[in-house]
Amino acid sequence: MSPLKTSFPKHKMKVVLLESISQSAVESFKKAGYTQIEQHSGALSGEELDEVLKDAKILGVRSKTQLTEEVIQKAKKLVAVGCFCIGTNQVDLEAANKAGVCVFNAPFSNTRSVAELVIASAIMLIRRIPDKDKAAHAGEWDKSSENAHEIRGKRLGVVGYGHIGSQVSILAESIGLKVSYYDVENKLPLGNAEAVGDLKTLIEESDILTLHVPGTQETKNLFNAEVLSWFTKGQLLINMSRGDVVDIQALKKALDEERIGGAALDVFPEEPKNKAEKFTSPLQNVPNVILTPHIGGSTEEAQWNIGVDVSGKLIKYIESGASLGSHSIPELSLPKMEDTHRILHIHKNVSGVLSEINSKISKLNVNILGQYLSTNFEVGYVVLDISKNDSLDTLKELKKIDHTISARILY
Ligand SMILES: NC(=O)c1ccc[n+]([C@@H]2O[C@H](COP(=O)([O-])OP(=O)(O)OC[C@H]3O[C@@H](n4cnc5c(N)ncnc54)[C@H](O)[C@@H]3O)[C@@H](O)[C@H]2O)c1
Ligand SMILES: O=C(O)CC[C@@H](O)C(=O)O
Repeated sequence: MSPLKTSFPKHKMKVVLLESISQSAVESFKKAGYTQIEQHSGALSGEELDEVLKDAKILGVRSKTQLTEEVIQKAKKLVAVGCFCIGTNQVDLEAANKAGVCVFNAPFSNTRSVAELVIASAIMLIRRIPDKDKAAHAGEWDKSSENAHEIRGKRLGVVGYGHIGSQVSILAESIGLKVSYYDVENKLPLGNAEAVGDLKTLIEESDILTLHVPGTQETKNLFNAEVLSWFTKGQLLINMSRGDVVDIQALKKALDEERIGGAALDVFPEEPKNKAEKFTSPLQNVPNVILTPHIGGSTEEAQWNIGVDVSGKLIKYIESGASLGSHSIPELSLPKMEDTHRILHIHKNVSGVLSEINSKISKLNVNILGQYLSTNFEVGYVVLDISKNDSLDTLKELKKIDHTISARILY
C-alpha cells in the first residue's frame, strides 16, 4: 500500500523522540515519509521540554518524561504521544484526553524481557549471589552453602497476574517452582498456578514475592510498612513494576531485621532522568540486594519491537485516524479510505454536538460515505468519509462548532 497523504505535509511534521527510543522507530517514521525527526538521549523537563514541544506534532517518550497537564496544555500542536514502554503513568491521560491528544503504548513488547530478569533475580537471591559476587570482587573466597538454596520446589507469589505476572508464572513452573498469585481481577490461572484471595495469605505462603501491578493511585505504597510486616520468614521480594509501589524505608527495616531475606529492585520512587544524574537509594550496600537501573524491559529485542509497535500506531493514527489502543481519546478501528477524504473531529462530549455536526452536513448537502463515532466520558471522536469535492467546506464548518477540540482532514 502506498503511504497515505495527509493534508498537513508529513515532511513538515516534527516528530520528537526522547529517552533513546529505538532506531527501529526512526526507521519506521522515515520510511513513512517523516523527515523532521528530533532525537534526545535522556528525558526532558521544564523549559527544555516546553521548547521542544512548541512545534511538535508527535512525541515519543519512555518512562521518565513527565507529561503533566501543564505541559500538555502548552503543547498546542501536539496530536499524538507514544509511550515507548508499557507504563503510561508518566502521562496525565485525562489532560491528554481533554486536549484531544491520542496516547499509545506498547502493552506487551517487553514482557518477556522482564519475566526473564525476574527468574534470573529469584535464582540470584535464593543463592545469595549478590554477597558472594561482592566478596569475590574484593578477593574473598566464600564457598559456603549456608543460606543458599535451589529454587526447585519453592513457592513463587505473583502480585498482579497480567501480561508480565502470568508470563513469569509460566517460566517459573517450567523450572520447578510452585506458583500462587493475587490479583484484584478474576484471572484465568495458567499451568498449575493457583489464585489466592488476599495479599496477606499470598505473602505468608510464598518463599519469593514478585510484583507486577500497574502504577496507579491504588497501587501507590501497596507494599507499605503494614504489608511488609507480613514478611516474617526471610521471604525474597522482587519489584520490577513501579518504584512507588514499595515503601523503601519500610523495606530497608524488614531487610535489616532479616524478616525479608533479600530483594531485587529495578524501579525506585526517585529515578535519575539521565546518565549524568546520580542515583542514590537507602538500599545501596544492604546485603543480598540487587539494584538495577530500570532495565527490566531494556533488551535490544524488546526495544526494537517497541519501536516498531508504537511508531506503527502513531503513523496509523496520523494517517488514517485509527485510534485503536489509545489510552486517552476514544478508540476507533477504521476501514481504509476508498476514494474519499476523511475528516477527524474531536470534541467535548456534551449534548448537541453530534446533532450540530449532522445539521451542518445536511445544510451543505454533502455526500457522507462513512461515519464512525466513539465517545468516552469527556470526549467524542467522529470520523467522516466524505466526497472529495465537499471535504474542505465541511471541515471549515465543523471547525466552527462549539466544543470542538480539534478537527483535521486526510486525503
Ligand atoms: N521494570 C521494567 O522495566 C518494566 C517493564 C515493563 C513493565 N513494567 C511495569 O510492570 C507492571 C506490570 O505490567 P503488565 O504489562 O504486566 O501490566 P498488566 O496491566 O498486564 O497487569 C497488571 C495486573 O495487575 C493487576 N492489579 C492492578 N491493581 C492491583 C492490585 N492492587 N493488587 C493486585 N493486582 C493488581 C491487574 O488486574 C492486572 O492483572 C507495570 O507497572 C509496568 O509499568 C516495568
Ligand atoms: O523503558 C522504560 O523507560 C520503561 C520500561 C518499563 O517500565 C515499561 O513501563 O515498559
